[in-house]
This record gives sequence, C-alpha cells and structure tokens, in this order.
Amino acid sequence: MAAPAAPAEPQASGAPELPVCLLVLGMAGSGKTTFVQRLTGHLHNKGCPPYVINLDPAVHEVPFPANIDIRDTVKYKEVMKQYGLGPNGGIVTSLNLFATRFDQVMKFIEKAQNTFRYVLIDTPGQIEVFTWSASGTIITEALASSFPTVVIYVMDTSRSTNPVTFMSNMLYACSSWSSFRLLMTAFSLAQTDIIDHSFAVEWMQDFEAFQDALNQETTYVSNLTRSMSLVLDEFYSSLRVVGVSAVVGTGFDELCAQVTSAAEEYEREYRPEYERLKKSLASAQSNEQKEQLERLRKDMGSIALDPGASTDGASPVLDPSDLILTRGTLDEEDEEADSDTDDIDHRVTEESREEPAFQNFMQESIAQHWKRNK
Ligand SMILES: Nc1nc2c(ncn2[C@@H]2O[C@H](COP(=O)(O)OP(=O)(O)OP(=O)(O)O)[C@@H](O)[C@H]2O)c(=O)[nH]1
Repeated sequence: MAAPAAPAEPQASGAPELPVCLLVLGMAGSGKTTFVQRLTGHLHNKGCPPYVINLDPAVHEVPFPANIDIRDTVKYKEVMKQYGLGPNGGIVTSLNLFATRFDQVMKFIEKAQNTFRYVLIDTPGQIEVFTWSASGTIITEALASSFPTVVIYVMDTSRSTNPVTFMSNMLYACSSWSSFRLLMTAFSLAQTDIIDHSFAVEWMQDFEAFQDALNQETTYVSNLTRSMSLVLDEFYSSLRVVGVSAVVGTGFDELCAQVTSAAEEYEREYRPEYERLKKSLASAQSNEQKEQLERLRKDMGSIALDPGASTDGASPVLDPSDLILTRGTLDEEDEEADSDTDDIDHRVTEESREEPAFQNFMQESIAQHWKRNK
C-alpha cells in the first residue's frame, strides 16, 4: 500500500479538494500498465502518491503498488473453469463479478479521499471489455458521480505511423469518448522515445496534412479513412494531447498540468450537466413507476369483486386492496360475532401481517408488469 500523501488542499469554497480519477484506457499492448507504473513513480517523487486500482484480472504481475487489485477478489482462471469460458469471456465475467462489489471500492476511495489527490485505474488489455460492457459503465458512472473523472487514452505512437492504423486508434478513442460521454479525454501519446509524436498532433490539427499522408494509400480503406477524418474534427478539438515516454519518463509534468485543467473543466461543465441528467433520469423513472402502478390499479380494478355489490351507495364497490386488507369481510359486527373464544386477538395479529403481505403482493405484481412490458 502506498503511503498516504499530505491532505488535499481546501477548495475556494472551503471543502477539501476531491481526488481526480484517471481511467487509463488503450488498445491491447499500447503501454497502459507501463504508463500507470511510471505515473505512480512520478507522483511519488512529487510527494503526492496516488491511490492505485488494477482492474485487469488477467495480468501476470502488477508492476506498481496497487491499493486495490481485482485479482484479490476474482480468480480469473477459476472463473474460466467454472463457467467454461475462453480468455476474453473470463475477463468480461471477472470484471462483471467485480462490478457487483464496486460500491465497496467506492467506500475505500471515499475513505481515502482526503489523503490522495489522484486515483489511477488500470483497465484490462482489450479495450472493448471495458468500453462496451455493462461493468465498464457501472464502474465509470460510480466514479464520475462522486469524483472528477478523466479518461487517459494511451496510444502507442510507434505503431500508429500508418494513417489507416492511426485512424483505427482514433476511432477506438472516439468510441470510448462517446461511450463515457460525460468524461473529458486526455490523450497520451506513449512511447515517444521511439518516435516523436509531432506527426500525430499534426494529423489531428491539420486535415490536409492527414490527407497528404493518406494519398500514399490506394486501398478502399483509405477512402473510408478520409471520410472518417472529417467526422472526427469535433472529437480532436476536445482532446488534450500530451506526448509521454513511460520508459524514459518524459512528458509527465505536462500530463499532470493537463489533468488538472481537465478536472477543473469537469467540475465547471460536466458535473452540472451530469447532475441535470441524473435528475431528469430519476424523475422519468419515478413517472414511469407511477404510470405502471396506475395501470396495475386499473387492471386490478376491472376484476369483478362481488357480483352482488351495488353501486347505489348502500354497498360500495371494493377496491382490491380493501378486499385484501379486510379479507373479504367489511362487516365488523359479523366478524366479532364469529370471533374465537380464545385469548388471541386474531384481528390484530393477522392485520399486522396483512399490510406487509399486501406490499409484497403489490411489488410482485409491479415486477411482473414490468417484465411483461419489457
Ligand atoms: N519504448 C517504450 N516502450 C514502452 C513504453 N510504454 C510501454 N512500452 C512497452 O510496451 C509493451 C507493452 O506495455 P504494457 O504496459 O504491458 O501494455 P498494456 O497496454 O498494459 O498491455 P495489456 O494490458 O496487456 O494490453 C511493453 O513491452 C512495454 O515495455 C514507452 O513509453 N516506450
């Protein structure tokens, strides 16, 4: 476990500054783990060690001190055996199992929030396992609803010098961005010790430079890539691009500065929007529930309760709930006359059970209604 850092500085409002969650994504083998390792070391040297979480269940060795490691909770190989899965299915299922306990991880982070300024999260090798899975959404939404959360997309520059490969990488990045659309994406071009990242920055900023590079390609894919580059313009403009080398350790000061600026933007622009969406979702859900309940009441009201009952006021038509609460007998005197001679007051004991029973009945009916409607 990393030693705790100095307490977070208070914000202007007086509240302590929340740690920034950095979600490290990237294609398989792009350098995510090495990046997290180097960034952890960098932050240790700066006197603010991060809280580190490993979400890759299949990694052999974690080369950094992880505060929380998915492998302590879920045994990936056991999951594969037990469910008869291959390696990728095993990773997805392990992450799903872990996501069901993520509320506990959140409690750990919340406890540590005054002592750490950064929470680093290393994700599984296959990007789609996290980006396009329910567990990835659960984890990201849990983090983003409590802390400023920034996606760091690691792109291996040395493997992206071909414009078509570069575009594939950009599409992955863009799909992560749209999947977690409330998050800022900081972009790290790793492995800049092998090749300078300026070509990639130029391709993002200058459409014609990218077209020139594409002109060398004559395949169908190059035409598709050309069209794609037009679409990605808005995405490029939202990126904060930093070149780093996780091996040499260059670029990390700039990366931290960009993360701070992204976290500020998150608080300023994304959080209010996030809160607004959360509220409108909650109110839509509650309206939906009300409608379901109303429909259920109507359905149940159409059941003939008592063929002999009249609607002239002398004998009111019963609501199904009345029927259950009175067990079909409204005439209290009759009931008293029929009452047992023992000491137990059956009305009190049974009525005390009836309300929970009715509530259970209503909940079950609503659940069945939901199922049917789905
Ligand atoms: N030269 C150089 N090599 C790097 C850099 N970052 C990572 N590597 C190398 O790239 C390879 C893959 O790095 P990892 O950190 O394992 O990549 P990963 O994305 O975590 O891999 P998976 O999680 O298995 O998909 C390793 O051999 C690293 O040493 C870098 O900045 N420079």
